[in-house]
Amino acid sequence: MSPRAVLIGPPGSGKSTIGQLLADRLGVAFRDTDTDVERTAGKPVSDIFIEDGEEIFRELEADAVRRALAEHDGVLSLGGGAILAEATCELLAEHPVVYLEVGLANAVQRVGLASARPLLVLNPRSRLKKLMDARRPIYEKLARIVVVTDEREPGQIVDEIVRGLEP
Ligand SMILES: Nc1ncnc2c1ncn2[C@@H]1O[C@H](COP(=O)(O)OP(=O)(O)O)[C@@H](O)[C@H]1O
Ligand SMILES: O=C(O)C1=C[C@@H](OP(=O)(O)O)[C@@H](O)[C@H](O)C1
Ligand SMILES: [Mg+2]
Repeated sequence: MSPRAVLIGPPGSGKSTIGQLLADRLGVAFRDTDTDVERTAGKPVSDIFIEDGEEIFRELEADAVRRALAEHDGVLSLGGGAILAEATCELLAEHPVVYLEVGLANAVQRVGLASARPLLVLNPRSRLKKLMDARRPIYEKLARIVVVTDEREPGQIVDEIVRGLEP
């Protein structure tokens, strides 16, 4: 069993939103590793960061990704930092990884609209820029398909992913 697509990219690139829409379009199940981690920990991601720290979150996340890659055959969206774990990068090499690319301005706007992200509570613009600059080479290396999301509607993005996944 293996996911039909694994979505990666920075916070605000649309992994959770586009992942669900892509799964609906393909008629398969959707899974998000942040939700898996929250279920395992019994609390929201933001509480895990505050009460247990980022390191524990990353351990739970790496475990959630490993399990989901082995068990799930629909669309899988990762948290933006999941690719920081070397073991996760090795596993992802065997999967159809889709990188949702987003520029800083759109990402800032989008995370401002969504629920709290503990890494971006203070100075979201500057922290997001640092995080995006540091991770971009990893996202690019892992990607089999790259989709630009700036100024594009979710439906268009899903169309492009579906075309990219065709054999
Ligand atoms: N292509 C898009 N255009 C406009 N808003 C978007 C787009 N993709 C996602 N969003 C919005 O941006 C916010 C963050 O999206 P989300 O899917 O949670 O991103 P991620 O999981 O990558 O952090 C949500 O409010 C979502 O509705
Ligand atoms: O980029 C990151 O390090 C994180 C991204 C979040 O997921 P999204 O990318 O879905 O926002 C979530 O996993 C956590 O807040 C850490
Ligand atoms: Mg998400």
